[in-house]
Amino acid sequence: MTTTNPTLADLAHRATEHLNRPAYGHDALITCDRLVRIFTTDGIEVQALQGLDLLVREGELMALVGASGSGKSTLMNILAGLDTPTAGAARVAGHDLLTMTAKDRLAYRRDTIGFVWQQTSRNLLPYLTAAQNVALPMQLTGSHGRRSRRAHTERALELLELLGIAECRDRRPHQMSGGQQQRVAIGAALANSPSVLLADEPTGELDSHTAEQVFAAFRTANEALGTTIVIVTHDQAVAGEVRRTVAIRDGRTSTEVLRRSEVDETTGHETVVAREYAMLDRAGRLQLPAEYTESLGMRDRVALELEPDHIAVWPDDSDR
Ligand SMILES: Nc1ncnc2c1ncn2[C@@H]1O[C@H](COP(=O)(O)OP(=O)(O)OP(=O)(O)O)[C@@H](O)[C@H]1O
Repeated sequence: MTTTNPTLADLAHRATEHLNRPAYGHDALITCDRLVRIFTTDGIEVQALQGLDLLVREGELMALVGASGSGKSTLMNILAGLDTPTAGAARVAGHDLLTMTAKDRLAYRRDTIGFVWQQTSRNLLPYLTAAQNVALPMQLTGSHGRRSRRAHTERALELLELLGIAECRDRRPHQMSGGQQQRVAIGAALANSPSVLLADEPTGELDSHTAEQVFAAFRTANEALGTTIVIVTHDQAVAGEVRRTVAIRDGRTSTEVLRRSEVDETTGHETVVAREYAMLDRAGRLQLPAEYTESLGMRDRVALELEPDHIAVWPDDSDR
């Protein structure tokens, strides 16, 4: 029998249960909680992020996709510490991105985050060799002197080796292909062992074969070094290679595709199974994919029914 009038002890118990519940994103490396970014130009407001929720666990390799203008770059700039949110919360590896001081922000950009941009020319200094480009971030943070310089060069060469471009060590960017330059850029971004590697369209300027090699370098970094990696991409092939792809729509995370391998017990064949999920926010809001709602002509109001193991959503039938 259920009690409709809870005792004082029941209420106290409920209150402590609520307090003991882990906070949203407590075990995530990246937590975005109702993140808002509003740009105002000439008195016109653009809401680039409209309450975006995103959790990324340590060690994940994930892709962010979305139409042009959906807010991907805005989110990446915030995570990179280059821009500050208007409201909401954002934490990366224990750093609060809203309350960081200018000094903390500099240290955060140098030590916690690695960044790879789309334009190959933006990632590397043209007058340095590949090995020097990778060693540079270490020299900017670490101690100087002959011994540490040798250690930096050694680590730079190790990273070039790991990323499959050891032969480029003495070449300057213009002596390398676009794909090799991007792999050197990954090496430079990994130089200071960041907690998170962010990449905004890193294969955007490359043909599909080269893009594949660059993506393989991200995968190697993720598997060999355990670095958490978030890649913004338009490239369906890249999005299909990762276990988790999160789609952003109108400044919010809308759907998520998770892929897992399944091995057929009789044939031993491995197949990748993909399943699409929608994000349910803490207020219970859910964004249905446009192609689903459009195909059933759903708009404004829908009918809901709670079933034992799912919730059914029907087109509005109130005027029948
Ligand atoms: N600095 C800015 N000032 C004003 N508006 C901006 C600024 N940066 C972005 N926006 C606007 O915010 C919205 C989101 O832009 P954002 O660049 O984050 O989208 P995106 O998903 O990265 O697009 P794309 O795939 O084309 O790079 C757009 O409407 C854009 O015009």
